[in-house]
Amino acid sequence: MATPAPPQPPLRIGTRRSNLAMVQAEQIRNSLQKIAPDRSFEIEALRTLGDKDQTKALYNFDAKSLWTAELEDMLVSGQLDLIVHCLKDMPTTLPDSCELGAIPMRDDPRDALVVKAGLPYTSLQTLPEGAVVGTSSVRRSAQLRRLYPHLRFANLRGNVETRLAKVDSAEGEYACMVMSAAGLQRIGLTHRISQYLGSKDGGILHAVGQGALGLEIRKGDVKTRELLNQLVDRPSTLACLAERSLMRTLEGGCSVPIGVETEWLGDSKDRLRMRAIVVSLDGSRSVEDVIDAKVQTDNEAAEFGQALAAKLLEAGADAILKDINANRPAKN
Ligand SMILES: NCc1[nH]cc(CCC(=O)O)c1CC(=O)O
Repeated sequence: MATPAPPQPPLRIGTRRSNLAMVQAEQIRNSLQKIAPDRSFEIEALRTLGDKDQTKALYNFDAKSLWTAELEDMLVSGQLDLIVHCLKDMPTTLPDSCELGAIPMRDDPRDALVVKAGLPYTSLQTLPEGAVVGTSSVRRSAQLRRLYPHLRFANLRGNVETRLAKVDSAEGEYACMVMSAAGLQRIGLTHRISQYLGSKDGGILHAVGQGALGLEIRKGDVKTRELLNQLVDRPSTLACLAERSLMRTLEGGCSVPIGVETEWLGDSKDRLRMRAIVVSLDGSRSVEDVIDAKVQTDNEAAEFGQALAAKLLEAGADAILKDINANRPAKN
């Protein structure tokens, strides 16, 4: 009689300690459990630096490690085997000892408008003169300032539930807020979305990687990578790799207003179109361009992103980015 294989240790999944992060980690755990029914999985939720400090504006943090550094330390030391991130919170360059193990099927990448409970407005266009839009994202406020000069903008930080409570509060100054559609949908708040803000509908270009999850593993952890391979969605992966390559080439980081939109074209959906914008902080200057090409491999996706970045730089994104970096407040 063959001796049974020794039981495998549980696969340990790390994530941030927010409702959204937990929902995302549980979704990945459930998918992995179907793929590997005999394996056990554990979720470890960690409070990260970015969750603890809700007062500083986002650009005052060292953007590279805000959400990810502590979890990555645990990954490298073997306390975790996998980190479930929002891809858009992952720096475009990962630590040497970590790698992007998979990008699963992306959810709705668009931004969405949520109006204060009880107010009758259903779109940015119909908000009254001077109405305050809550967002701490310069990408969102800068693009929206250009399109809707009648609106005002104010910082709004915190996790999804906190932001929503601040907007709905009777004493609050906000008439509405802008958040990612995917984030709202994942925690059951789709009914609060008044308007989807894709660029074809009077909206804006979304963040690089928005709506997608990034599954991070230890570099060279072949077993976990093989398991995750079954969660990979190739069209989402190629589009997100192209977006991340654009951002890496522009050296944007999450604090610079870079917006993108990607779309698969043609009967066989093998041509990628990517539109991107770089905006000055006040929205007064911007550079926007679009390219399309056949994209089938990770390398082609990276080159595609670089090509669009080069076009933007040539058209003046360089000067805008320099200005933003020069005017950045000192870290404290
Ligand atoms: N910047 C924080 C953040 N990171 C990921 C999401 C939502 C999930 C996603 O868009 O992938 C959010 C909230 C938001 O920006 O509205």
